[in-house]
Amino acid sequence: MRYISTRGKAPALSFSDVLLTGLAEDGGLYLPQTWPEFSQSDWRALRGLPYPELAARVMAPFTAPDIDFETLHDLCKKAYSGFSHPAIVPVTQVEDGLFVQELFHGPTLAFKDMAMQVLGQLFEHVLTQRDEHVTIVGATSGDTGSAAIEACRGRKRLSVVILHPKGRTSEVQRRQMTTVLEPNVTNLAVEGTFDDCQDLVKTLFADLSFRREMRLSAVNSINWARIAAQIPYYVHAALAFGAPEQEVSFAVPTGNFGNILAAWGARRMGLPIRHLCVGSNRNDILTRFLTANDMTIRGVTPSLSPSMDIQVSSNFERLLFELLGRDAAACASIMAGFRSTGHMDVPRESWENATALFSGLALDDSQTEAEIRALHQKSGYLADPHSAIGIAAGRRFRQPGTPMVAEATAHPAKFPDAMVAATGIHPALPPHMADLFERRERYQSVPATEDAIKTAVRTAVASCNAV
Ligand SMILES: Cc1ncc(COP(=O)(O)O)c(C=O)c1O
Ligand SMILES: N[C@@H](CCOP(=O)(O)O)C(=O)O
Repeated sequence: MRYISTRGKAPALSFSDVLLTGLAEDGGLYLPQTWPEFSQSDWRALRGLPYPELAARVMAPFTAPDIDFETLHDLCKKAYSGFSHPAIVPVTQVEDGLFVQELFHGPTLAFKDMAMQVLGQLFEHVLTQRDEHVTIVGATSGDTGSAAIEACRGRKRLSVVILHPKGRTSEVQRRQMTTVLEPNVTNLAVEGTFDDCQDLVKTLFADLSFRREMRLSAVNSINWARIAAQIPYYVHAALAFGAPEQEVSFAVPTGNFGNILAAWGARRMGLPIRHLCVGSNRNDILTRFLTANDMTIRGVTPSLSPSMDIQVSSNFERLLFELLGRDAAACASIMAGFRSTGHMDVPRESWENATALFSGLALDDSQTEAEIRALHQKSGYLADPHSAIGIAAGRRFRQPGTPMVAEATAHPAKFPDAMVAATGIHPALPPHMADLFERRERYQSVPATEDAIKTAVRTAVASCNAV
């Protein structure tokens, strides 16, 4: 499989090169040159497979020819060996026609582990083959950071530098990152928002000489491999409900648009997905886009679902490119306009095509809290604030005859304050994290400037090399 940039000015690359490159050199995001399509019998052949094998079979067309199926299957088996639930991604019913797929049974208790554990294995495999080292620079609003750190800690061929917005994650989320003391891990608490962190990461990638000198690589969902590894769980859920004969809809709490883009990818591969529902918090740019073609940045406001406190949703660019009929020049021009004005001018026809498949629902904090409480009272299900938003969106848009699967993206124990306020319940951390609040933390506070981050990255790489 070859990959092309959404902005059309970067070289086409193989899977392994896309994995190590992350963001395309023209600032665009990589997508498959042609989408693999599975036939009805291909989907049927996946029914009942153990999750690691299903994941490898779904991802194999994306990694070929660089990584053969047997190797990929081995890497997936290792990736999912540390998950605490035997089904990896169990599905439970919460109401008539409304189901929840839990994606938080990995080591850091959020859906990010689903892809990040695979990425850790893929990086190790490709870097060992090439005898290379890379520096991963990532931005997090709370969950990507710990998942990336967990997947990369102690790996000799990787240094990892994670930028989080200072004071804007939950304490559990921060401690999950800052208590990892391995020398190849650096945490930066940036005085700004997640959007500032993500923008700084992209600025570092745009400086091609710095990027090459530091051998920068990405683990955010700007890296195509993240999306590829998020497609299989949609397949798993759809097959459980009778795909390919039966259509299924999904509701996804959304921030950077990576998770729901993977669902779109599964549909593009032929999975019968009827409807995709975006759940937003008060940072509702995606819901405003879907309801009124209003993609205008209004600033990031802290909410009960901090991981979704995002206004610039990176992966929307991938959908935009597809909605524009893969017109890279048009995509580059719209993205340049968005960067300079804070408003994205999406052509009406593309917007209408998006709304034929996607719907959006936004919940403010009091609605989120009420959703957590009511759901718990009625069904006994304890959803974290992010998952609760997805469940509310699923309920709003479910249609008779089509199962609606809401993605539960984080364990409630990551957000104890919100859970206590909504239900009076303080969900316990699992045993491997029971002493999280006694562990020593290490992080640096930095201003949200390019110079400060570059200096921190240089120091991190130098100190890692010195070990
Ligand atoms: C718990 C949780 N839910 C939802 C999201 C939103 O996912 P995405 O950014 O892929 O849209 C995130 C962060 O990305 C998250 O950490
Ligand atoms: N919500 C994310 C933000 C980064 O998203 P990503 O999918 O691009 O890594 C987080 O928790 O960090």
